[in-house]
Amino acid sequence: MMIPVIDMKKFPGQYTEMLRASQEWGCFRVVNHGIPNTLLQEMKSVVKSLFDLPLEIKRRNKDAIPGSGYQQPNEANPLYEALGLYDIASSDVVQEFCSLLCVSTHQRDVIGRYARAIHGLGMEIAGKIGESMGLGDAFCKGWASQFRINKYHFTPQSVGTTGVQIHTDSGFLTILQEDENVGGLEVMDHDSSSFVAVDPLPSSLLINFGDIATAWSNGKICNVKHRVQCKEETIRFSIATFLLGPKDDQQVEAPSELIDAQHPRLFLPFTIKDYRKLRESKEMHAGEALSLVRANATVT
Ligand SMILES: O=C(O)CCC(=O)C(=O)O
Ligand SMILES: [Fe+2]
Repeated sequence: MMIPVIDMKKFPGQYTEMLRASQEWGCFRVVNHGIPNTLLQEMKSVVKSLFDLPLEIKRRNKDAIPGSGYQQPNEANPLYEALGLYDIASSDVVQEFCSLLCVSTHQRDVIGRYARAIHGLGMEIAGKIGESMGLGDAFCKGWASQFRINKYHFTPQSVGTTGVQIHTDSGFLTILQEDENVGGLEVMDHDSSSFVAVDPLPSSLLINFGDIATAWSNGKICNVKHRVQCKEETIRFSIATFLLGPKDDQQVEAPSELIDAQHPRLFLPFTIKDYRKLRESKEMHAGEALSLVRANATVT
């Protein structure tokens, strides 16, 4: 079984397939997405070198929102290391990240170009999802993107274990540039609840929908469950951009066009910040926290 592939050059012809994929799978691959393969490769090599920086430099990458900064391998998660920033839509934030890590002029240039291109692609895909539902593409204007680069140090002992536990992403959509050489990512097939391996497809990008997409779409879009399995003793890199949703005090709320007598409002309005807090405090990382913001639920 293969996850759907959406050709970004073939719109409007792909709207139906894009909507179907977001509802049935909660994920799809995009090809012809407009980000040159050279930029993907340049970014990948910059990412590798950032992890080679001395620990005291990496530690300068502090959290702007919980979990957005440097994550050092620790006892609970000895194989995993991450750097990141919030918000990739702000060139000032991107520049500050580069300055803190003392990157070279070339690396700064690559990170800046990647940031603009990947945030732009996230907005374009979100806009097309809106279009595919007849809502236009303006609803996601001003949304923020969190950015995270991941390094997995898979050891002989970790082969056969899970590198990233089963979870959904909390935001609206995630663009994942996977390791083109090392597989291991698996998504859950909604119908059978079985995991399907997502093998890397060079120069494509993977789109995953998260909890906010489910709430915003009044339950139409599937928040895909996924995990990373360790298949071999190796180093694996991935680059994730999370288009989160409305900023600050703005609330996540399904547009009125999606609500009618047959489709009553399923979720209470909530802010991203409150929702993320709820997910963390209840340790509900696989979409369960949505049940706590159901219109008919009482949050305890
Ligand atoms: O590393 C990957 O391929 C997936 C990472 C992931 O699911 C995440 O960062 O949310
Ligand atoms: Fe994820």
